[in-house]
Amino acid sequence: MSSRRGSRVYNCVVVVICIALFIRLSVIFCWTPYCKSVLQSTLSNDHSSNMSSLRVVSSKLAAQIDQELMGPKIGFTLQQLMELAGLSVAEAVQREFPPAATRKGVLIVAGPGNNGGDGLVCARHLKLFGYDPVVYYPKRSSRTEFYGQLVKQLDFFNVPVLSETENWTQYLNPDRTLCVVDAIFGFSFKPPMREPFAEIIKRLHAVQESVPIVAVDIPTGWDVDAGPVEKPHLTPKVFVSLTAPKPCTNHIDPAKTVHYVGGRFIPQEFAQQHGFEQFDYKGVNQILKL
Ligand SMILES: NC(=O)C1=CN([C@@H]2O[C@H](COP(=O)(O)OP(=O)(O)OC[C@H]3O[C@@H](n4cnc5c(N)ncnc54)[C@H](O)[C@@H]3O)[C@@H](O)[C@H]2O)[C@H](O)CC1
Ligand SMILES: [K+]
Repeated sequence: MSSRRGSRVYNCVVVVICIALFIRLSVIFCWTPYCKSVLQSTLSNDHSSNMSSLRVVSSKLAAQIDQELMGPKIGFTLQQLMELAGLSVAEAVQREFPPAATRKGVLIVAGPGNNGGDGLVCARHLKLFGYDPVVYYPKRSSRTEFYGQLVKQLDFFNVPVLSETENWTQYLNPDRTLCVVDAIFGFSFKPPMREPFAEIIKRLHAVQESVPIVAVDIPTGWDVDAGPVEKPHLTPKVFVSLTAPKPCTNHIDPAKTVHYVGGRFIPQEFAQQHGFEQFDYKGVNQILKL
């Protein structure tokens, strides 16, 4: 009797040991790689994430890159980067909407920050490329004297710069305007959209099928990470990511939007160190179609 009970206890102990062994092995072989991959993806999301073959940089990394580029070690100035950014957007306009003898108007809508500054620079280059650009600049920042200097340069090139109360909507006419450059807000936009920009976006949204939009860095009203968060939201025909595409570019529909990267101011080694794609720009081109 007692030997039968002993063997039952023995069997129970063996079964418990087997179950414990099974659990331990499944943790080692199944869960550890899973946990590792989750950890890795969390870490990489913090810096750059690999979406299909295109690498996008998070807003956090984009800000860090900007700081480094304009920091004491590298020594770029904002003005230099803006000049190259504006030039690359002008090149994208030229590639997608070449000026015709009868139609060479481009409306540039500029916001109060650096995205707006890119637009002011772009307008000057478009004039040199043979377009008739007009800038609508409703809220002018006095943050630095530089924006004022960009406006003076546009005066010098005979490019009209309209203020808030002037009639800008007359340029939303496909018979005279090839495209609208959206240089209102870039990666520092925080919803909700305030006036007068909410009304401007409504007007641009209403005509975007007939007067295509070229978005500078981020379409206005899109969140740099989450994409289109505002309603209505702009769907640009041309999207020019500066330095590197941000996560919102995963919301691009390739059937509706042509995507370029521009702002060619990064050496290959720098891109490699920060783990994002080393874009293979050709020759003297300032943009690369993705
Ligand atoms: N290295 C690069 O990639 C470079 C990018 N550049 C461009 O700079 C912008 C980012 O510029 P920043 O000045 O930081 O911000 P924004 O222009 O996006 O906007 C700031 C501006 O907007 C106002 N604002 C924010 N949210 C709202 C809102 N909901 N309603 C109304 N107004 C709003 C805010 O108060 C500020 O006045 C980047 O995207 C690139 O395009 C540079 O050219 C340098 C190189
Ligand atoms: K924009």
